[in-house]
Amino acid sequence: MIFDKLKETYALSDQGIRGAKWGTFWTCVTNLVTMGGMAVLFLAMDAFVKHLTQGAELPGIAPFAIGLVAFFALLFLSNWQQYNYTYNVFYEESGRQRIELAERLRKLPLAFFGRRDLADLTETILGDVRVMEHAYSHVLGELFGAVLSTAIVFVCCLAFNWQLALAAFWSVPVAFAILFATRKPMEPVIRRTRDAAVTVSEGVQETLDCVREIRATNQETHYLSRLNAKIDAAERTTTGAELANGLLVNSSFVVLRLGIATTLICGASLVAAGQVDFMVMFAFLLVVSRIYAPFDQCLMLMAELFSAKNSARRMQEIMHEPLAADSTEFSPANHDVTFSHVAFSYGAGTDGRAGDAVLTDVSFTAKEGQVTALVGPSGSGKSTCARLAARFWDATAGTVSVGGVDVSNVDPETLLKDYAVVFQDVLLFDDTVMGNIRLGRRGATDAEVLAAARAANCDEFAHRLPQGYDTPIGENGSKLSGGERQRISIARALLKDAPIVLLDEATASLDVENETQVQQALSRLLAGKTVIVIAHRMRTVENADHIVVLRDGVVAEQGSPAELKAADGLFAHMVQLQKESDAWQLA
Ligand SMILES: Nc1ncnc2c1ncn2[C@@H]1O[C@H](COP(=O)(O)OP(=O)(O)OP(=O)(O)O)[C@@H](O)[C@H]1O
Repeated sequence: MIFDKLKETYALSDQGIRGAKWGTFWTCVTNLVTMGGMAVLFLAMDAFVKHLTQGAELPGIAPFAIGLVAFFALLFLSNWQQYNYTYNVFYEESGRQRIELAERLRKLPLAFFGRRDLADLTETILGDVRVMEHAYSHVLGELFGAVLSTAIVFVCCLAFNWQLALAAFWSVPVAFAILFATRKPMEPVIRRTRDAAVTVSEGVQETLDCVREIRATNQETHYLSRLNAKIDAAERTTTGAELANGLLVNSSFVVLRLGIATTLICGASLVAAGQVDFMVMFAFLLVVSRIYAPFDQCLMLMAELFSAKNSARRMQEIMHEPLAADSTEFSPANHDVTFSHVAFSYGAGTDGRAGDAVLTDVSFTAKEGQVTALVGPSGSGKSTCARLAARFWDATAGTVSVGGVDVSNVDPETLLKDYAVVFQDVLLFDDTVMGNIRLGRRGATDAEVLAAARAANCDEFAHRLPQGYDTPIGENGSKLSGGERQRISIARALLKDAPIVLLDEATASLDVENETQVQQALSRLLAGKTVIVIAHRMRTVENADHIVVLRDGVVAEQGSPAELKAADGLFAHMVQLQKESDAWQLA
């Protein structure tokens, strides 16, 4: 059935396809009612001509008045319903699709985002859904309704006079055939236009993300000229595509309107041959003046319907991306985090090349009630281990388990209920200080949020803000310093009070005074928990219970700080280097 095919091709829901059916029905009714108006006009003209030519009596005004009132009432009703089914239903449909996409993206493993280009995903969620929304609301119902009503009128006209019917309607299928025949050659053009839009989005995103670095290195002119070149290329591609589309659409318009000329020529010769009455030809001219109008918008937006098909395919790719069948049951015996022969690579990038192994064979246990520090040279895989512990990514080989439960079988949302995470790159929302801390535990009372804030030493800066804790902090906390942002993140973790804590050098952006205070807050947060801390400064790990030293993705050594110092290996060397760099000063 045609609607089943539509449902599949355009990724429509049951409500969407119901809207398409009713939209088709009411568009058809609207077109027929409009034709009915033409019939009233024709009957009035017919009576008037008969009165003038044959002296026939003019009929009373009442039937025409009733006909006109009925026409307007029906037209209002059908237009109302058509609007509801072709616009409102589809606006709801695209709203639903956006939410479903967002939900799906939330559940997809991070590996998916590693594979896909972010600007491309943004374009699918925003651009593709917008294209589909416009095509559904402006073309689907209109097109099918117009085809149906035209078919009905055509059958009626055939019964009236088959030669004139053919002369009036031949141009409809030919106009559409022209557009359909060019669909395939137009596909690469549509694809190029979208690719150009994605390239511009990427460029704008990169420029905005790096605006500070660009200014600091005086690269504005260079970056802006690169961005301008991308925008110019996109403009050229889009103009070319619009031109090609315009040519095709206008050719179809011309062919469609040729039907008027053929009706006139055919009608005039039939009238001259005495085979039809002049009024019959007049009736057909009235029909052709109206019958093409519903197709105008369809032809103009047909290209959108073609590109909506590609948009729907891209959306379906995301919707069909497999989700792991993970358990939402998570009751580990304890909160020891164990890495057992873990290997990991970030996988194929957007360029399709397989990623290099970042971890090759990592085994250690971060025990409950202890602080386990991960140390090692830059790029040795410390942050990667933390990400695997919280299942932001899944290990390529080996297992990461919590209390004996393999985390790769646990639903990430369920798992993360047991984790508090403070990473270096703190992510804040464009909300108040209070709102950002409350993210740690939705439903926490104001008193609980304020207690966590105080413990993380947020009081000191919050009271300087114009509205205190209720001050909006801008996009990603742009109105705050690095240390202030980090304290909010620590307050969040304190509020969450989860049994496993991951800290990525959490006090790195703090000055000495604040660092001491935050260290105290952290001591409260960490008591009795499983703590994994990624440390860049050796001072941070002096009091750790266990140290895991990573080098090139393998565990080079592990043990207590005293054991490792005594072993005089990589850790002892790093401690020595740090001491030397601490002693270094400007000459
Ligand atoms: N998202 C990613 N995609 C691809 N490669 C990545 C990604 N994140 C990190 N890497 C690579 O993995 C390796 C280990 O990175 P990781 O961040 O775990 O190291 P690290 O020890 O924490 O380094 P640092 O001390 O500098 O923060 C690096 O070579 C890095 O380039």
